[in-house]
Amino acid sequence: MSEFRVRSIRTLDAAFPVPGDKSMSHRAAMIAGLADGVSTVRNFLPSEDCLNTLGAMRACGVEVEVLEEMPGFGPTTMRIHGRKMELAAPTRPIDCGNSGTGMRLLAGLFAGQSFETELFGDESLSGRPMGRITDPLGAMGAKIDCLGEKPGCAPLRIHGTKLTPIRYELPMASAQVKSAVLLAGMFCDGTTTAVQPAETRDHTERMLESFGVKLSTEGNAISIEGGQVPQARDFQVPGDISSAAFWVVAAAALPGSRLVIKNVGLNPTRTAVLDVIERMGAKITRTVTSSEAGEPIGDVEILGGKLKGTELLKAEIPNLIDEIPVIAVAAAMAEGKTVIRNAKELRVKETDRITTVVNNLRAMGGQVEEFEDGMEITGGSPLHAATMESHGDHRIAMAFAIAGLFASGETVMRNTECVNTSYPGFSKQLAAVLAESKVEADYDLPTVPVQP
Ligand SMILES: O=C(O)C1=C[C@@H](OP(=O)(O)O)[C@@H](O)[C@H](O)C1
Ligand SMILES: C=C(OP(=O)(O)O)C(=O)O
Repeated sequence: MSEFRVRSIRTLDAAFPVPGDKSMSHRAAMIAGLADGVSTVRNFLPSEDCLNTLGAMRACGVEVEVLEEMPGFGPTTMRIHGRKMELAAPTRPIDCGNSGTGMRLLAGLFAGQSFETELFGDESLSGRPMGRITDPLGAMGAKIDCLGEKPGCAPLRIHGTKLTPIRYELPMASAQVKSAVLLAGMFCDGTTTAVQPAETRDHTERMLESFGVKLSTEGNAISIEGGQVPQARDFQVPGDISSAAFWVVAAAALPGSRLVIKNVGLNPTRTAVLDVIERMGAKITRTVTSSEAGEPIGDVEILGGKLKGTELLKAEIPNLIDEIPVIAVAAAMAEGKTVIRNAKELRVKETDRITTVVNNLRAMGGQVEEFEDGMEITGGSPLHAATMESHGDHRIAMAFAIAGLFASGETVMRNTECVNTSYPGFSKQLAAVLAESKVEADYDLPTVPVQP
């Protein structure tokens, strides 16, 4: 079992990129796999979640030629030979690992096939609610059995069939549910509409459009006409803003720090974390340098400062849902109160992220009150080191490794293999940050240069 050992640093002065965006890499594997022609995808995220989705597409006959790899992890540049919407029946159940995105989007894609598919995942994924996708896909005519011990949970047996289009009002703001409905809609005759109660990340829409698929948007209603075939194209996946967020907080909370994250995705449905950290007092500059597959890419510079508490807005929550654990860590470093409400979705992520964040913050001396839909953090008092469990949740492991950079003593985060589900190379980067900074460490750290 691997662990992180972290000590406080005074400042962070670094410039590096983060690996490719997880949400976009899942969609790249699926949409390029469905397309007519060969797509070259660069900077694909070789994390376990995305490799499982790529494996699912391969299991359906999609040929993948690997051109470049991240050593020790997996492919980053590849040529994906699309099957022009004609997937082959997989010969065995498909492993989605730890990934809610993988399982829910693939369920949308498989619902309209002429064959049966079984999707399974690890213990965490087998406890997450799947009714949110079996409801709309069922309304479209798909028969999906939830075979898990827990009602409404994976494994999923999907009896693919010819689907009927629907207009579906999502009961929660979820890009995964929206995407599952839209992907299923590609295999219907007629118009399928997903209506979201609030704006969520729009990578599915942007990527489909960049592959030549027409969608229409009216307010929060997104519609797709079935029968369209995505046209293959080459593109680069931007760096993942959710991975960048860990370093953004590290620099923001340490006055005198300067950090530049290069080539990161700056899609406005994903950047609320920057708005919040800016509101808390860090100076942040975003420079859009290019766009790829309809997604803005650029550099972000963060100058650290004395942070102050803030209130997260209801509309911001879906935009920064995965960053809340590390925002909570920033809040513990900020003078005054930070209020996080309307975030009940956190309870059905890889762990119950309200309880795991509250417990870990308290273990480090943070003052925090737990609510059913969030928490209130009273920051500003010093954090001390603690030995903590990730509970197999990548965001918890990384958020509290960052907290260790601010705490007195040596923080130990246990069970950290899970970081590979979204951020291959995080531990190397953490070691590099510790080695390159003015670290008050009295132990040896591996000397790994900060990536240029
Ligand atoms: O569509 C996506 O790629 C994702 C959507 C979000 O989940 P929900 O749709 O459940 O909010 C997010 O938490 C997840 O990490 C990735
Ligand atoms: C919740 C997450 O992912 P998923 O839902 O795909 O497991 C995450 O990456 O924080």
